[in-house]
Amino acid sequence: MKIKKIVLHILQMRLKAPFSTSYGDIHDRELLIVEVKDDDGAAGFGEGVAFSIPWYTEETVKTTVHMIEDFLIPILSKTSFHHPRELVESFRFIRRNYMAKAALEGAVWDLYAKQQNIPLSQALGGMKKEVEAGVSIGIQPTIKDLISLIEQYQEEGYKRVKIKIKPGWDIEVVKEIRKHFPNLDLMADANSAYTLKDINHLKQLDEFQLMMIEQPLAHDDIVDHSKLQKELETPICLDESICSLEDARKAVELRSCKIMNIKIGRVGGLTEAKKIHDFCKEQNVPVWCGGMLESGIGRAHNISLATLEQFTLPGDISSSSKYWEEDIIEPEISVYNGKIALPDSPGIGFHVSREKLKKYTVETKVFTL
Ligand SMILES: O=C(O)CCC(=O)C1=CC=C[C@@H](O)[C@@H]1C(=O)O
Ligand SMILES: [Mg+2]
Repeated sequence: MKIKKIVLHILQMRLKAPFSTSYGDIHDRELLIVEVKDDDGAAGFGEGVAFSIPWYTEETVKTTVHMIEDFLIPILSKTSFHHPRELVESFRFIRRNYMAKAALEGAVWDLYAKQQNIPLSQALGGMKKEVEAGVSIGIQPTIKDLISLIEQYQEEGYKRVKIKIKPGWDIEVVKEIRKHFPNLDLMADANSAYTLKDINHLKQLDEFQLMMIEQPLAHDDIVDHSKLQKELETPICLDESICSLEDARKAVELRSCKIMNIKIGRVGGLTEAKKIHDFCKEQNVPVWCGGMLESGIGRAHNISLATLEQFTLPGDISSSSKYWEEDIIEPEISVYNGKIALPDSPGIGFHVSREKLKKYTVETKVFTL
């Protein structure tokens, strides 16, 4: 494959409503869209999913731009390759910086699928024609607000709800939700808000039949989660702790989780994400696709990945309208009866609107290779 030109589009988009987690509130989303072009003018798109502030992982939009501009593009310009899966090896000598690698690799995957004239899902080996959608709801001002949001999302067709928890917003909240929705597929994401000192506290969640508790302990821990899982009936799902296939292997070996959340950006791209998927399939560990408050471009990548067989649980893959007044892709992503249908056009399958991309762009960087 030959990449002729790379364009980094830095966007600023306002969320419809602030998204609150145990770390704090997000009102605006700074986004990085990576566009790669070949000799024939075909374009592939990827999305950098780092936030402006390094609260989820150590990366930020600025560090991803720096990595892509100063290290990854120079490597790409000197590398000859036939398939996007070869890029993992070329990028390997750069430590971590997974979201930067994933943004560029994702754009190359999209271009590759377009050159082959096949959907990205097919290029990845996915067979599903639709994927199950789930909704992630941030911390709300009151439990009443949360209950009415869950009602609203159920009316929109979502069948699985993830809530955010933290000390002071956990047991009572789950108890109240269960009173209103005894049979709801419900899970709770703690984003590392607890420590092993909270074992007895977290055990109280066991009576509420949660599908899982996501990342209760430190963002970089695998060992303490194994201790916690021994004490909890509720399955633990790891998110932040899994940045590579090696991390996944260690977590399964230590029984630190029973479920894994795979986020393309967190693990360095689609190639590594697929490897983790294949490993989990072998090990019988169910996986689901996490979200990062992406624009439609990132979500389209997530949808394609989630067509792989072991994605047996609904992901944090919701409609464009959950976060955005308008998305930058056409058509926008929509959920019908809890499912998103896969588009059948080549690549990510959605058209990127140049007009909308421009409308939200605050900076553009162009590189000719
Ligand atoms: O994109 C989505 O809808 C999922 C949003 C979501 O739950 C998360 C996004 C980013 C960081 C976290 O707050 C959280 C997660 O940890 O999964
Ligand atoms: Mg999470």
